[in-house]
Amino acid sequence: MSHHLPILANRALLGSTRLLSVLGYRNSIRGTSRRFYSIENTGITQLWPYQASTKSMEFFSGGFTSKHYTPRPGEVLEFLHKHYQFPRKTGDTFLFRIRCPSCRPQKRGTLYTAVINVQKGIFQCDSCSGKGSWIDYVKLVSKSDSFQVLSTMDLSAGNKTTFSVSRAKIENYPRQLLEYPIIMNWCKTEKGLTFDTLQDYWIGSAKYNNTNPSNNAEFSTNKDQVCITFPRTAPFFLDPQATDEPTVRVVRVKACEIESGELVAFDPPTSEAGLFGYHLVQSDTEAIILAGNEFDAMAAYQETKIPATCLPNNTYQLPLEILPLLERFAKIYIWLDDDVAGQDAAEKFAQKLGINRCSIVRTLGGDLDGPVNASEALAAGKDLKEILRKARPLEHEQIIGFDHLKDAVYRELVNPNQVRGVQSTDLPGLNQILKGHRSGELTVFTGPTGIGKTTILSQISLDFCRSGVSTLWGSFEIPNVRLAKKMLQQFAGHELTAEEFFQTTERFQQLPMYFLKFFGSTDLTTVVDAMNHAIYAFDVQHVIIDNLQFMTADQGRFHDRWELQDRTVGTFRKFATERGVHITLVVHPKKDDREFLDLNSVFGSAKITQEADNVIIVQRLVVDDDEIRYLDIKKNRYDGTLAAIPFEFDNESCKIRQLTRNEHDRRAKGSKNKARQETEKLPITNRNANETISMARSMNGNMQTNETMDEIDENKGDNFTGSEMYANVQQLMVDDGGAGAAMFSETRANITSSIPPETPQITHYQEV
Ligand SMILES: Nc1ncnc2c1ncn2[C@@H]1O[C@H](COP(=O)(O)OP(=O)(O)OP(=O)(O)O)[C@@H](O)[C@H]1O
Repeated sequence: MSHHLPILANRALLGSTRLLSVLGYRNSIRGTSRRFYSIENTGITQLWPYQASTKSMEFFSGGFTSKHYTPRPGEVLEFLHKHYQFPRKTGDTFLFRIRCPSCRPQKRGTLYTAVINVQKGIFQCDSCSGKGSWIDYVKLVSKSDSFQVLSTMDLSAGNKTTFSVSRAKIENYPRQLLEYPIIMNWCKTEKGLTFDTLQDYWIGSAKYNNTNPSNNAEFSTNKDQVCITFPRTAPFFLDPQATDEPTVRVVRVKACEIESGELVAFDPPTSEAGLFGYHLVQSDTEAIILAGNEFDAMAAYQETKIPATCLPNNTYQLPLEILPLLERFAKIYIWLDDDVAGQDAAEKFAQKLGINRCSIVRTLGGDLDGPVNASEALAAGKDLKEILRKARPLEHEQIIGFDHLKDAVYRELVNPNQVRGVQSTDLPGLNQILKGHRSGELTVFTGPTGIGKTTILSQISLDFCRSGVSTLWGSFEIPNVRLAKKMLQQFAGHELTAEEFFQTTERFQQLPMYFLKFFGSTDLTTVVDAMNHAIYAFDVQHVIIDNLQFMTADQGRFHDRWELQDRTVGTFRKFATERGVHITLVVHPKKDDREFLDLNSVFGSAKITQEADNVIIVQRLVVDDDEIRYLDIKKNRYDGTLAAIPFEFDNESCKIRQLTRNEHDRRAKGSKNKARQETEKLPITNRNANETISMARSMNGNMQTNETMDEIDENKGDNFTGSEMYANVQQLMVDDGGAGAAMFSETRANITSSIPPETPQITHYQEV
């Protein structure tokens, strides 16, 4: 039986009045209720996974795996060993005997009844005839169903899952486009897109409110803006019994305001399993292009005539719910931006979709500069067919050809800014010191109890997440609900009222932010399995573990606690490198009487700070009744710049704000004057004096002021007055150019020596 999807926007049918009629578009609307049924043996089984079987349950619980997916080299054996499965060799290099993950509990006597292919991960049991994919095996052995990862949607209440307006209105959007010739002209002149292409993709126009979570600017939520609309479509089955061919209909609309290019809204806000341009796929379509955004997809389609779709959200994420729609294609061209982030994402997606059927398109094709994506290439008059023809498959991880390596090194050389990573919006000082948030790194974050580690990390992670960094929180100390509440307050900029809640969560839930359900002491293997799952399912790029002590509490006896922590850090280090994610690990400090902490204050052995790429310490400088807090970057493997960022806390938004140099100096001086006036006669004991000196030493880090310290010790004797004490510390700072500047002395030297000549010299992190 031959089945196919009708091409709804068929040009021959539409003729000259095509936009007004959009016949197919109307034809696709056959009802409002959604029903799923088995379509096995219909020839489109691969297309539509909603089957009334256990598979469909797997699908809905977020466990869908492409049959094209193959584990990374070495992944299977590593997993088997990690889970104590003790695989046994067979005569075949790639086949190992294992205990069946499903029938073993029932049949105790029959061990090693199954075989597993360590290249593909597929397994089969001789005893129960059970078989499955690699992901099935992982789930059965690691019981991964028990670690559900919560998303921002799960933590928000009252999600809208239906369109904000009637379906009839949604269907009318393409007609409304005619009322805004300005949009059509813009697409033609700015993007080089023809009217036919817009029509083929059912491009429309409508008014929407801005719900973009990435938009940091204050925006009006009441003012409707005219937007261009990009529908996401999916196959739809009306009646399981009917012999009707399935049709395609709109399941979600993305609306953008064209002038600023900012995303405006998704309708409905919750994710739906649909793809832009999916209605262009016919039953005999073998290949599809997966582009970065709608304009790239339309440009690629217009020039190559191959159906092209794009990533469903505004982030480098390929959600599981859309994988089934891509299952049927023998060939997938992944055509993302030809820059560091785009090519990293393309390689990860190829892995997820199955490397054997994916080819990666490189728009630059080795050129120094030029268009980086399909849309830019079209505007620049490039031959898109030729660019597509040069697409190459992802090479095997362990046998990378020099060509590939050369391209990657070259890309990094000519784009140093891209290698720096994602920039922070809230804390520009972080960009100046650490240069950016990069994948594959391990950051250790520490500070005294209650100083605000979780609060600051919540803000920083939210900041990067708003820039599209998919984030996974493992909060082992405070419950997810409390963390999400704090995050919502930071997101909104103030504590929410009940009335504001729904409007804010509508935007908040569009963020790629996920939370592990674990709490308190949790086995490392279980956590790593969950992290692996989150990377596969949500393309997670940043994992935060808060904190190491809570996660490993009560595991291991007293003497091997440190060993356990070392092993945990070693595992996270390896994980970050191998899986290309950034891990931020919160570690409590040792009991330390000193006011200022340094690398030696981090709990555990030196291995923790050795393994880390970055070490950040939240410091508190107490001066009389005032205090200044700092984010003190004590290690930076990227370029060695070390410095501290003074900040103040805003109760209203629950966020920190970086102090400017003047603000910092004023506060420090204010305290100094106050100290002079109020504590002139106050005796300070030796202990305090030594503490303060050691604080100043640790502030100086490199101990170049030893002599000065000795002088202070010698000259001042046993009793200092408060003001003298303060003045001495201040003197150390003033020597280096102003209050607090001693702390940055090391920084300045490093910055000047490490910044490449073409980069503007930064003499102080606050001066930019
Ligand atoms: N810079 C700050 N100034 C004043 N209060 C703050 C600051 N940062 C956070 N807080 C508040 O202090 C409390 C504790 O913060 P938080 O839980 O983030 O600290 P922590 O260092 O993670 O704690 P712990 O050591 O217990 O893990 C919270 O109520 C938070 O709102």
